[in-house]
Amino acid sequence: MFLPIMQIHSEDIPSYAIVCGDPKRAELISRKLEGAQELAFSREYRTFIGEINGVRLAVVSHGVGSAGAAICFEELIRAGVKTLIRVGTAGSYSEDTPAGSLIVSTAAVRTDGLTRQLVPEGFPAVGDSRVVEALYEAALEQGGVVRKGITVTLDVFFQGVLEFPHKQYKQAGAIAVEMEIAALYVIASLRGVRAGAILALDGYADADLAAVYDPNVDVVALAVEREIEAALRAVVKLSILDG
Ligand SMILES: O=P(O)(O)O[C@H]1O[C@H](CO)[C@@H](O)[C@H]1O
Ligand SMILES: O=c1cc[nH]c(=O)[nH]1
Repeated sequence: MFLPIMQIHSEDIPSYAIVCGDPKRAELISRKLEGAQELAFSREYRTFIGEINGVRLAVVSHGVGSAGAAICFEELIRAGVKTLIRVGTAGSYSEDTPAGSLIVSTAAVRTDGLTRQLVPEGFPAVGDSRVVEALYEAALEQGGVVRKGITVTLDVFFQGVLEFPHKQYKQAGAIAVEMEIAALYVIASLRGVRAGAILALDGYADADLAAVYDPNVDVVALAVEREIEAALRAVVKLSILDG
């Protein structure tokens, strides 16, 4: 089957996939694979395949925002992907998790527009427990600050006249904010596949702390390296469990 938006053939796509927003990050991840091959670069969707410790996987960029990312998740699932792992960045809600920390998302708050058009309001966006645990274990092996918990998926990056909802979600226990995990978890549930997500924190999302925001620093680049390593190890762990 040919997937027309990502311009890939389902026969080429393995059952494990790592997804990330940035096409450059997809290339960075592909450099860690044995026999890496670029299959397509269509719109924001850049697709590589390769192997890690004998396990075949795809590495694909999904761009910024839930609507575009959903196309990537849906086409990968149509191509036969059964396990999706998002390797992203996020803004922190707590000084306990500064830039450079890693977060594993157990579930996502659905403040996005996309999932409202897919499922009813109260439907949860939850990560697969085996994928989440494999990611958390692999992230702990990388060292540094690692937390798991609820993340917020927002459509907005630059604020308008309305307040960001960060304060209320932080008070309710959320630990970070990004822009695609709710879409990933809802679509995985709808289509009967499993998904998890790991995030490198690139600064503080809270308005009070925003003055110090700068994602282009070494500590973030190093955290991205650690989350990539953790995600690849998680794929290997899951493939062993899957037999
Ligand atoms: O680093 P990525 O994976 O793109 O993730 C985060 O970064 C982008 C915003 O800068 C959004 O896509 C957000 O979810
Ligand atoms: O969506 C995002 C991604 C990274 N950092 C943020 O503050 N927000």
